[in-house]
Amino acid sequence: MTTAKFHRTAVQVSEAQSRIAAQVSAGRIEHVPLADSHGRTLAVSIEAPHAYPFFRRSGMDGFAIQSADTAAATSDHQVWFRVIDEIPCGYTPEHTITPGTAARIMTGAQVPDGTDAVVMMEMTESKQEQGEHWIALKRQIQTGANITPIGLEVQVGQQLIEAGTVIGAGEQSVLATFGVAEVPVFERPKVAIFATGTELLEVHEPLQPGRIRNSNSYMLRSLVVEAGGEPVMYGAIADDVNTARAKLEEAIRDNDIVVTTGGVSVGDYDIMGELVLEEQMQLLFNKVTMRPGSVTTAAIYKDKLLFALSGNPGACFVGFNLFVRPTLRAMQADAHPYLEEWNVILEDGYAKVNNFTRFVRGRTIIRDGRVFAAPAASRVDESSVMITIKDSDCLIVIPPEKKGIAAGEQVKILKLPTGQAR
Ligand SMILES: Nc1nc2c(c(=O)[nH]1)N[C@H]1C(S)=C(S)[C@@H](COP(=O)(O)OP(=O)(O)OC[C@H]3O[C@@H](n4cnc5c(N)ncnc54)[C@H](O)[C@@H]3O)O[C@H]1N2
Ligand code: MOO
Ligand SMILES: [Mg+2]
Repeated sequence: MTTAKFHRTAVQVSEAQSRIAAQVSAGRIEHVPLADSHGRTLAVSIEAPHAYPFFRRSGMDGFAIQSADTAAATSDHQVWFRVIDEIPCGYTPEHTITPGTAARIMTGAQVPDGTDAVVMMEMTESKQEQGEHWIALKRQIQTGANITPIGLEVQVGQQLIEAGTVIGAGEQSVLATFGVAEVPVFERPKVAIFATGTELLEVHEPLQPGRIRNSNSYMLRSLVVEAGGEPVMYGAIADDVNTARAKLEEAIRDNDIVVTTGGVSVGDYDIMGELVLEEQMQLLFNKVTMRPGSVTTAAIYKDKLLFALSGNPGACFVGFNLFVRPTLRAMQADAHPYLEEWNVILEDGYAKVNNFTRFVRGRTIIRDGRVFAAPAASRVDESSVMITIKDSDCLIVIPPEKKGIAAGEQVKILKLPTGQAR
């Protein structure tokens, strides 16, 4: 055991974040079928290869006419048109419309040349005479009525979606509309997850005295998915530095980053804390002025990032959200990789203070159009508490200089993602 393990230099959260950011660059690009692109991050900006709509489109079921023909139409004076064509969706018109003629047309069909208006079915009267179809109108029709012009939504060459956008329903429609069948996206970073702790049992194992089940690996797995990463589970290892070194070797070889949980404090068996001090490691930090998660550690090993998060579930959760999540987002070129900051009103007073910034797991409440945040548990917000993670949708930021914060005061929160895979 080295003395360096005890004497750590604490850095501010923002400093720790910049040290990590300096090591991160956007990952490789791959092409995925459109149907598989939900939640992925677009890697190349997409421009419109054609205008949209691509042809003059009817907005109604009715008749395409020349509006000038209706100049004399009034409730007392019908104007008659001979119907010379019928245009369902998906067909191109066969005839040019001339004065006194009209074409039956359906919603979404291409408007024929020669016309400048579509009149709704319901506004017309219809008759058959000697095998010919005629319609009459009793009112004037404006030029352009019910015709969607070419390029109303999008002009050719216009930027449609910027690189770095996360693909959702709206983006899927755009990509489909413009024929992007294979979408260029950033590869999901492969994230190795392993837990350290001789006390850890597999989820299926029965409880034993002094032991607990490994919950952090599964929590981290979910967080990785949510951040757009691909989790790779390496299970749990006993508190042995040689085992940890071997596991790390394997994990770093086959993945883009490695996240571990446990063993980063100063206990006799805190092996990750020791491992990151070894010569082959480039330590970025091993103490941060925050709680929970003050022992959060990051290092570079073989050009890849290693995050050694605390074993305490609350600290592990906060450490991931402040440091690992932004890394995974930045690796997918997200322009806003950090958690969103909101200013809200504190629901219940928060009395506990200490010399580090505290990130209290909390939940937001919307009342009378205002946003409040309440600590997720009224009793404890200890680093070791697991049960409140599921009740949190934000981290309430309690600055160290404050002597507690009273209910009704403004506080900053960091909004947590809402749980679905991005
Ligand atoms: N003398 C000191 N003791 C401690 C300090 C300190 O500065 N000086 N820091 C405290 C703080 S703060 C924290 S946080 C913890 C950090 O502990 P470690 O990161 O070293 O984690 P472990 O010792 O391995 O475990 C802590 C706790 O978490 C449980 N655990 C571990 N892994 C998992 C898992 N995968 N799933 C669920 N729970 C897990 C473990 O059983 C322990 O109860 O240290 C303080 N001590
Ligand atoms: O690392 Mo600890 O979580 O500050 O309580
Ligand atoms: Mg420990």
